[in-house]
Amino acid sequence: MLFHVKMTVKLPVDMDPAKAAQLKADEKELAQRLQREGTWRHLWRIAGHYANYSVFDVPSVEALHDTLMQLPLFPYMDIEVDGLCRHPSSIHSDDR
Ligand SMILES: O=C(O)C[C@H]1C=CC(=O)O1
Repeated sequence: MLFHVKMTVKLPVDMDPAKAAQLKADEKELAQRLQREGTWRHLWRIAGHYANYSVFDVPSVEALHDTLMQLPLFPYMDIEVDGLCRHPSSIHSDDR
């Protein structure tokens, strides 16, 4: 199942810079592992914002929820999710 996810990061302005740097490093490591595994299909920065548009490929809504909750930055993100299904005019027959 494919999901379009918008993540907006809102770190507290008074967060210890070392803690923020560690959270971002941990997030990057997991994000890159999930991309290599095919779970996190797309990751795009939204220009001008500390936010991203992503596409996740997971077996269920529960799996998406579990994946998002394990992200180190999860407590500091607003997350919006839209389920995706195949468009009848799409030429990409492998998208599902
Ligand atoms: O920077 C972000 O958009 C938040 C998050 C998503 C991947 C990552 O490394 O950090």
